[in-house]
Amino acid sequence: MKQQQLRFDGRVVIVTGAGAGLGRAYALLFGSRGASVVVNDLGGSRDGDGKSTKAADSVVAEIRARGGKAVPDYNSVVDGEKLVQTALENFGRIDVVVNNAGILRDKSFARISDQDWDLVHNVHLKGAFKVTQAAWPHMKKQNYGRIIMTSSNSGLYGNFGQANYSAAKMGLVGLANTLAIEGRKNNIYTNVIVPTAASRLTEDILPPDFFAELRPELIAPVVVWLCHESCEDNGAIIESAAGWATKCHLVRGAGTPLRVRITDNVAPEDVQNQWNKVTDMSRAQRHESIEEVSSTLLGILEDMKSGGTSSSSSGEVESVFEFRSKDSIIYNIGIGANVQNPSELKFLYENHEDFAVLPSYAIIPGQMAFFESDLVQNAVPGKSVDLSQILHGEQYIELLKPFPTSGVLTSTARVSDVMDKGKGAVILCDAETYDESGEKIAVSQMSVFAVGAGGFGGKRTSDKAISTVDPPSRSPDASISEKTNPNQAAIYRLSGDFNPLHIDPSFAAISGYSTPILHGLCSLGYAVRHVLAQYADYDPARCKSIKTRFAKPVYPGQTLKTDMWRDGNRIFFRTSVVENNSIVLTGGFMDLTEVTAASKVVLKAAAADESLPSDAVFTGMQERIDSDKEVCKKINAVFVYNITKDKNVVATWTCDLKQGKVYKGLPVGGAKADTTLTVDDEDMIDIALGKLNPQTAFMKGKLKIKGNIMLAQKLKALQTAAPKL
Ligand SMILES: CCCCCCC[C@@H](O)CC(=O)SCCNC(=O)CCNC(=O)[C@H](O)C(C)(C)COP(=O)(O)OP(=O)(O)OC[C@H]1O[C@@H](n2cnc3c(N)ncnc32)[C@H](O)[C@@H]1OP(=O)(O)O
Repeated sequence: MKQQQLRFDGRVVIVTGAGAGLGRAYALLFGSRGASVVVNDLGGSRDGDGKSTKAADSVVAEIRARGGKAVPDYNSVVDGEKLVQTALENFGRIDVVVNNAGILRDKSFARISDQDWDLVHNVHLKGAFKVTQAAWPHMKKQNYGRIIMTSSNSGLYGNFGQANYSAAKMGLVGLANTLAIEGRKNNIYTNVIVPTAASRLTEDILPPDFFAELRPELIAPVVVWLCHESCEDNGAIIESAAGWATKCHLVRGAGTPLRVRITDNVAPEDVQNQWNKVTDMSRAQRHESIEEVSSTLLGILEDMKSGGTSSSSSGEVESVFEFRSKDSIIYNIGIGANVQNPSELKFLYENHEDFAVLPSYAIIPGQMAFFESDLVQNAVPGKSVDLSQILHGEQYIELLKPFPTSGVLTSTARVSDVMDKGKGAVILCDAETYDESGEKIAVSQMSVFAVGAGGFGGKRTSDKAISTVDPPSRSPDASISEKTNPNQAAIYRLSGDFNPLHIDPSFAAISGYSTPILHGLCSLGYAVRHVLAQYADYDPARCKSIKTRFAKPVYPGQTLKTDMWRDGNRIFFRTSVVENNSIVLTGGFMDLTEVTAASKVVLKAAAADESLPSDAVFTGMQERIDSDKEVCKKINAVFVYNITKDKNVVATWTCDLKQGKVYKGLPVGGAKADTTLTVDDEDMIDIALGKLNPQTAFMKGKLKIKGNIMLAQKLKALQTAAPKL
C-alpha cells in the first residue's frame, strides 16, 4: 500500500530567515505540501547588517511557481507580532512557527562586545520569543500549534569563538523545554532542531567536500515531519545532517549521597571522597520532568532520614559470560572432582556421554557480573567498600534448567539491599542468568560481608535476604569427608575469582589470615558434590537450589566433612574442618528436583526411539507445566516432557510418577516449542488424578490451547493414550 503523503493543506506556516539556506528549504517543502507560507527574511547580511526584500521575494516566487501559496515578510523577528500579522492578514490563521532566523558575530570570548552579544541574542533568542509569543494566543484559541526552535551543536557542546551564539542556541533549548510543558494541554507542541547544514552561516567554516553533503534539503523533511499534526513528539531535541537524524537527550548520572544522615553536614573533603561516584556516568539516565528529578531527590532525603540505605545501589549491570567445556572441567576440578572416582569421570571428560558441570557452577556468571562492576564497591552509603576486606558471607542459587557445559550466557546483577551489622556491612547481590535463547536459567543471591564497612546507620536485617535453614536436631543421616588439595585455591581461582586473598600470602596477611584462604564457593562446591554423591546419584540435574553461610575460613589442604540430613527432597548440610573441628558452612540445604527420575526414563526412551531425529534435544517439562510445578509437586503425578529439534517439539512424553509409568504421546511435529497448554490449577489436579477428562475440560472452556498445535494430537498426548514404553 502506498504511504499517504504528509500534507499541510489549510495550515499556515511562518518560517523565519527563509530567504536562503535551511529556511528556504523548509519554506519550499511546506509550500509543496499545501501549506500557506509566510516567507520571512529581513534580507540582511550574515552578521545582521543591511536589509533587502530580494531574498524573501525570490523564495515566494519559487513557491508560487510550483503552484504553492506564499507571501513575503521583511520584518525583523524582534517585531514578532508583525510577522504573525502578515500571516493573519493574508491567510487568516497561524498553525506553525519555524524559528530559523539567525546571524553570527563570531569572536573569541574576550573580544565579544556588548553589541555582538545583544545582536546575536536578539535575533536568535528574543526573535524566537517574540514571534512565538505573538502566535501563541491564536494557537491556544484554535487548540493547535507546532513550533520549532533552531539550536546548534555549538550550543549543545560549545564551539570556540561562538560564546554569544552558543549561549543563545542553548537558551532556545530551555525555551522549548518550557513551551513544550505550557503548550501541551492546548495541543501546541514545541521541538528543537539541531541542524548541521551548508548555509551562508557555515560556508566558510566547514571543509568543502563535507559542506557539499550538508544540503538543507536533507534536513527540511525532518522539520516538516516534526511540524505535522500526526507527529506526537513534544519537547524533543532532534539533530539532523546529511540525510541522518537522531534524538538527543540531557542525561543525569545515578549520583551519590555526600552525607549519610540528614543531621550530617557536608565538608569539601566529603565531596572530594565521593567525586568518582558524583562524576560516574555509567548509569546515567534521561529524566522526563522536573517532578521526576525532584522526586528522586526526595527519595534520597528519605534514605538520609532513615540513616541511609543504598540509593546508589539501584543500578543494574549486565554481563556476558562465555565458557567452553574446558572451563566446566576446570571448575569441576576446582571443587574436587576426581578421576579416581568413576562416578565423577563425567565431570572431567568432555566426551563422556553424561558430560556435565557441577550445579554450583551456575553461581559463577552472576558473580562475574559483580567482579566486573563497581556495584559492591559503591553499595554502602557514604563509603567506598574496601575490596581487600570483603568476604563471601552467604550464597543461594536456584537452577531453573540443567546448566549447560558451554555457551554464552548473560547475567543481570544488582545490589538488592545493604545491612548494617556494626562491624561490617552485608551487601545482598542478586543476579539472574539467561541462556542464548533468552530463557532464564538461574537465579542467585550472594551476600558479601564487608569487614569494617558497618556503622553507617543502616538497618540490621533485610526482607530481601534468602535465609539459611538449620538442620534437624538429630544426628546426621550421612557424612562424607574429603581432604582438599593444598593447591585447591590455586586451581579454583582459574574459574574466575582472582581475589588475591586466595593466593597471595602478603594480601592474606593484610586481611588477618596466616595464609591464603580457600574460596567460599570452593568449600561449597565440595559440599555440593557430597550431597549429590549421597542423595542424587551424582546427577547435577537433580539440584534445584542451594543455600549456605560461610561461617569460618577454610585453608587449602584441610579436610572437609559434610554432615547431611534428608527430609523429603530437602537435604540439609553442615560442613566442618576435620583438623580443628570448626564448622565452616552453616544453615546449608540443597533442594532436589523430583522429576529427574522420570526425566531419565524419558531420555532413555527417547534415545531408543528410532523415529526421532538423532539431534533432537530433551527440553524438559513444558514451559507452562513447569511453571505449575508446585501443583505437580502436590499431586506427584503428571509431568509432560518435550523432545525438541530446532525449537520444534517433535515428541512428547507424559509421566505419571504416582503410578510409576511413562507414556509416549503422539509426535506433534511442527508445533512450536513455546506452544503451551494452560490449565487452571484445580483442573490440572483433577486431570492428573483422572477425575476430569481433558476433553471435557476443553469443552468447558477450562483448558485452553495456544499456538498452532494440532488440538487432537495434544489432547491425546495429555491423555497418555499412546502405547506404553
Ligand atoms: C565484587 C564481587 C564480590 C565477590 C565476593 C566474594 C569474593 C571471594 O573471593 C571472597 C571469599 O571467597 S572469602 C572466603 C569465604 N568466606 C569466609 O571465609 C568468611 C567466613 N566467615 C567469617 O569469617 C565470619 O562469619 C565473618 C567475618 C563474615 C563474620 O563474623 P563476625 O564478625 O564474628 O560476625 P558475628 O559477630 O558472628 O555476627 C555479626 C553479624 O553478622 C552476621 N553474619 C555473620 N557471619 C555472616 C556471614 N558469613 N554472612 C552474612 N552475615 C553474617 C550475623 O548474623 C550477625 O548479624 P545479626 O547480629 O544481625 O544476626
